[in-house]
Amino acid sequence: MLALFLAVMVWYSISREDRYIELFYFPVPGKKEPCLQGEAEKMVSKLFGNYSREQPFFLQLKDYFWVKTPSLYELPYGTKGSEDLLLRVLAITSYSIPESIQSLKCRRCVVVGNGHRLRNSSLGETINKYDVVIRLNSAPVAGYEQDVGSKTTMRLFYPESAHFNPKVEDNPDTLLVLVAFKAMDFHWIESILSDKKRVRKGFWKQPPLIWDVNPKQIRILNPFYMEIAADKLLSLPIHQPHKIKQKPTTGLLAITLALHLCDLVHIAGFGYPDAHQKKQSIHYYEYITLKSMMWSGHNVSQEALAIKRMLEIGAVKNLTYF
Ligand SMILES: CC(=O)N[C@H]1[C@H]([C@H](O)[C@H](O)CO)O[C@](OP(=O)(O)OC[C@H]2O[C@@H](n3ccc(N)nc3=O)[C@H](O)[C@@H]2O)(C(=O)O)C[C@@H]1O
Ligand SMILES: CO[C@@H]1[C@H](O)[C@@H](O)[C@H](O[C@H]2[C@H](O)[C@@H](NC(C)=O)[C@H](OCc3ccccc3)O[C@@H]2CO)O[C@@H]1CO
Repeated sequence: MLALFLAVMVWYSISREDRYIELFYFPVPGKKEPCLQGEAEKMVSKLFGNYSREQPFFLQLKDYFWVKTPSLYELPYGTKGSEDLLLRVLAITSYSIPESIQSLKCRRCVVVGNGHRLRNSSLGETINKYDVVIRLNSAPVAGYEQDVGSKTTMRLFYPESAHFNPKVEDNPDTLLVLVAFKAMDFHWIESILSDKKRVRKGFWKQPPLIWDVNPKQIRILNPFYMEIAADKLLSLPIHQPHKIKQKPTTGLLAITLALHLCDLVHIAGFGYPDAHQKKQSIHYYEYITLKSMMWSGHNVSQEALAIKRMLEIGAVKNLTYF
């Protein structure tokens, strides 16, 4: 009996260990990751199916000048109904991908989630070594460099999540990528960049009214990536009559974008506490619990399954545990 019990224990720990290795990745310190061109793209068809890859990452003025193919959906999954506003925004922002990224033969990217798992991770140096570091919302780097690094190639945000002091948390060449959820989000960026009268109503949280950024840094994310994250990764209905509309988290959206932009995609700082861990902080930089997400319209269990699937098929690798 004892022998049988021991055999089962050994088998169990080996099978757990396999799973653990699959879901957790240790980069070799000081070494750049081996990068295989086109690797992520192969995974993209596995995860998202087949569709035209002609989609730009950022919205461009030329596509709204003579609206050739009008968008099928309204924000956040398309731009239907927001074209005139967008035209004004795109006239004062840019859409290009910096030459430093464009020219890379193989793009190694890391998406840094805001999760508490980054605290005391000492991953800062590792994160800084990637060609493209994608950060989210108002996640700070100042004072957290040891754990999260200091390089920020791109930061995805919406007005309510914009850092009030972007110059402190970003690099001078960081791309500030606006993810629009509603027409007011375009109004906000227009009023900031053109110094027009600020509108305070229509936001669920007060966004900055003065925002010290260079318009050249601003990009508008193509809502196509939100649509495929919602549809293909979470099977969410695009048209939702409910009061609280379900939508992907900014982190899942960023992973979706990275899988299209990069050849290698690693993630860090993803994963929420279990529902019973009511007092566990969710962020690495502030004490805030799962309760704060009650009205967020995110299904974190469904997202965890989507991320696990990506880890299992090797589409992404995880620098923190999951
Ligand atoms: C109260 C509230 O609305 N919180 C939302 C906040 C909030 O709006 C901003 O932080 C404001 O700066 O934003 C969100 O996300 P948040 O800013 O918390 O985190 C960014 C992304 O990191 C991943 N994450 C975060 C914490 C954690 N424990 N595990 C994780 O995997 C998620 O993928 C997440 O998207 C958001 O935009 O998605 C989702 C959160 O629900
Ligand atoms: C990626 O989504 C962002 C963030 O993670 C979400 O938490 C946030 O959700 C807010 C939601 O967008 C707001 N809805 C509208 C229509 O503005 C909602 O507003 C209050 C509310 C509450 C309950 C029922 C209806 C409306 O507030 C949510 C935050 O509590 O959206 C972010 C993108 O804007």
